[in-house]
Amino acid sequence: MASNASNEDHKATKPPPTPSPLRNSKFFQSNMRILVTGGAGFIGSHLVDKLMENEKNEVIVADNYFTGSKDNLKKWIGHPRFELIRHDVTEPLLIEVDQIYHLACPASPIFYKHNPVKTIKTNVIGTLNMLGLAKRVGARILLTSTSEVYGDPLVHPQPESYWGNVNPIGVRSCYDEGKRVAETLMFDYHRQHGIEIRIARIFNTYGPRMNIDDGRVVSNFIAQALRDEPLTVQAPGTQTRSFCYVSDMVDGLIRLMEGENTGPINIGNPGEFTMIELAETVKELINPKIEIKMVENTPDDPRQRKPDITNAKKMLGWEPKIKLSDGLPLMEADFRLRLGVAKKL
Ligand SMILES: NC(=O)c1ccc[n+]([C@@H]2O[C@H](COP(=O)([O-])OP(=O)(O)OC[C@H]3O[C@@H](n4cnc5c(N)ncnc54)[C@H](O)[C@@H]3O)[C@@H](O)[C@H]2O)c1
Ligand SMILES: O=C(O)[C@H]1O[C@H](OP(=O)(O)OP(=O)(O)OC[C@H]2O[C@@H](n3ccc(=O)[nH]c3=O)[C@H](O)[C@@H]2O)[C@H](O)[C@@H](O)[C@@H]1O
Repeated sequence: MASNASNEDHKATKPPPTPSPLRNSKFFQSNMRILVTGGAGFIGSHLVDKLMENEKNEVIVADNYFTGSKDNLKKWIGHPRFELIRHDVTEPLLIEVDQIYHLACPASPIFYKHNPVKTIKTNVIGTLNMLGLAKRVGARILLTSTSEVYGDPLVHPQPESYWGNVNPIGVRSCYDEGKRVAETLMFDYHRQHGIEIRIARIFNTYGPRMNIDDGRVVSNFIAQALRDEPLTVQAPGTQTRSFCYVSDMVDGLIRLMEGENTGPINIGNPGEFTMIELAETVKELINPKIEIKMVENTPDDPRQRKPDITNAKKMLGWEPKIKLSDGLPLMEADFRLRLGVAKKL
């Protein structure tokens, strides 16, 4: 598998840079100072919640609020171990940290296609800046890459060793090619400068706190069902995705950061559903009277997607615990609260 190979074949040619003096400091000895870029977003804010549970962690979030919001972090604002910085990762950031979880990037296709040049700058210049920071202070850095690096995959399910089938000039390229370059940069900094890197290839993740009008399929269907609007299945509806609940994802990311493997490692739930099946499930759960409407799809939509998580099981001792049928009601409850739609008894 590529992940095995990654650690062996991509050995750094230089020893890692000396870690930040912070690690040896008398006062901060027991503390890990952690930067989460994109920490005001969906996955980032759940990750922050988990990291803040550990009293030895100090957490700094850097976010430009393009798709995230301060609201997602409101319970931490003012906490002595927490700091929030309005910052765009396409600009350099000069701070002292021990670990960097680099999530900053719009993730929903409607948002990443909105300003594609900015998306590619975020992926390339943003990752370069965070690697520069990691190099300067000797921090370990984890990149949240994506299953979109496999493009419209011709191998199913997708192992990390699969190089993908990606359109380099399509409307999704700013995101999938952007993440591929970000992965390349991570490995080049690792080999050339000895930076400690981790790469997670995340597969579709869902859960509370997703933007209600985020445009991704699970949030769309739940919001539509609660608003008594038809569920919009994009044609043909037989395309598949594998949905991972956000707490499982956060657990996988922290294990990867704390472990010894660089990755890339797939983190996702292998349960695979067609979009028609997903619509039927949401309909059944929330509103059996709702209509399911077939609408036009967007270019280059991957036709199938399912992670091979053999490596995550073996190397991280990780596998998802929450089935889609258990995760959807948790997300429904959150959306009901935010939309002010009570459950009919
Ligand atoms: N959710 C998924 O299904 C999924 C799947 C694969 C990969 N990922 C990756 O995980 C990460 C988080 O995804 P998410 O679902 O939480 O998305 P999200 O859109 O909710 O969060 C992204 C965050 O990054 C911030 N951001 C965007 N551009 C920025 C910039 N230039 N500078 C600083 N901050 C910036 C946004 O404001 C937001 O808070 C992304 O890197 C995404 O590519 C997510
Ligand atoms: O997991 C991943 O790697 C990637 O998955 C998603 O990209 P995508 O799978 O295209 O996400 P959605 O927009 O949720 O679409 C999933 C499927 O649902 C369909 N869809 C979407 C919206 C809708 O209303 N109806 C509908 O049928 C789409 O055509 C697509 O086939 C994320 O948005 C990316 O950030 C992420 O990197």
